Amino acid sequence: MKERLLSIQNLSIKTKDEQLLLKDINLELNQGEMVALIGESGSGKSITARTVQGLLDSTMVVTGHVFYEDMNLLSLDKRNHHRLLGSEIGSIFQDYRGSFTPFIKVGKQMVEAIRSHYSISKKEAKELSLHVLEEIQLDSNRIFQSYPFQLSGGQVQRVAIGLALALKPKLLICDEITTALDVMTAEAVLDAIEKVRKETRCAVLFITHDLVQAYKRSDHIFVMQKGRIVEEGTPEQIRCEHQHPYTKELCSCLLSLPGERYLHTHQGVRTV
Ligand SMILES: Nc1ncnc2c1ncn2[C@@H]1O[C@H](COP(=O)(O)OP(=O)(O)OP(=O)(O)O)[C@@H](O)[C@H]1O
Repeated sequence: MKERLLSIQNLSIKTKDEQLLLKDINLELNQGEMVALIGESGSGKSITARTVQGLLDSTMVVTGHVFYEDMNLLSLDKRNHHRLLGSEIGSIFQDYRGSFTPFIKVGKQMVEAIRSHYSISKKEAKELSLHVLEEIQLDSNRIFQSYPFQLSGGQVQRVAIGLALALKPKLLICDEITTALDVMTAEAVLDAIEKVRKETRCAVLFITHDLVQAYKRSDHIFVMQKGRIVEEGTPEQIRCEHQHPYTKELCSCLLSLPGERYLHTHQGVRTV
C-alpha cells in the first residue's frame, strides 16, 4: 500500500501587498516516489518547496494545508519546523554557496553535521561521509581532507548533495540541482539519489527545468505555470496525452529519446 508522506492541499500564497504567488496547489508524494515539478521560471516551484521547508518570508500570507506525515507544517512554529530539516526533510539547492564554512575542512564539517542528527561515533560518521562522497564519484579521501575554498564550485555542490544524502532524509527536496553540473556529473548525482531512494525508500520532490530528466526519472510530473498547477500525470501521460497548451509547448521542445521517433499527430504527440 502506498504510504503518503507529503500532502499539499489548496495551498495559496500572497505577498503582504496582495500579489498572488501560488494559487490552489494540490500535490501528493508517497514514500519511495519521485515527483517532478516542472514549469517556467517564476512559476512558483521554489516557493512551493520553501513552504515545505519552512523557509518562506514571514510576511507572506499562506492559506491551505501542508501535511508531512500527520503534521500540518503550516501550523508548526519555526523552531519545530526547522528541527525537521536534515534527517526528516533534506534539501539540495542549486545555490550551494554558504553550505560550508570556507576555513574548516570539508570532512570535519560533514562529520559534525551528521553527528548533530544521529548519535554515532566520529569514526562511523567519517566512514559514512567517505561512502557518500564515493557514491557521487568524488575522490573521497582528498575531498574529505580539503577546505571548501580548495574545491571547484561543482565539487562543493556535490559535497552538499552527499551530505544531504548521508542524513538519510525521508523526504528529499532537490531544487534545480543539476543546472550547474556537466551532463556526466549530473547523471552520476541523479544516479546516487536514485540509489539512496531505492535503499531508504525516501520520497523525492524533484524541481527541474529539464523535462528529459523529469521524464526519465520521476513517477509523476506536475506542470506549473504562473503560480498554478496546470497539468499532472505520469511521465507518459504528460508526454503523450497532455491537454494544456503550456505542456504542449514544453513537450514540443523535448527531443526524442534514444531509439525513439517522436511524432506530432492530430491526436497529440506519439513516440514510435
Ligand atoms: N521573497 C519573495 N517576495 C516576493 N515575491 C517572491 C519572493 N520569492 C519569490 N517571489 C516571487 O514568487 C514567484 C515564484 O518564484 P519561484 O522562485 O517559486 O519561481 P520558480 O518557479 O522556482 O522559478 P525558477 O525556475 O526561475 O527558479 C516569482 O514571481 C517570484 O518573483
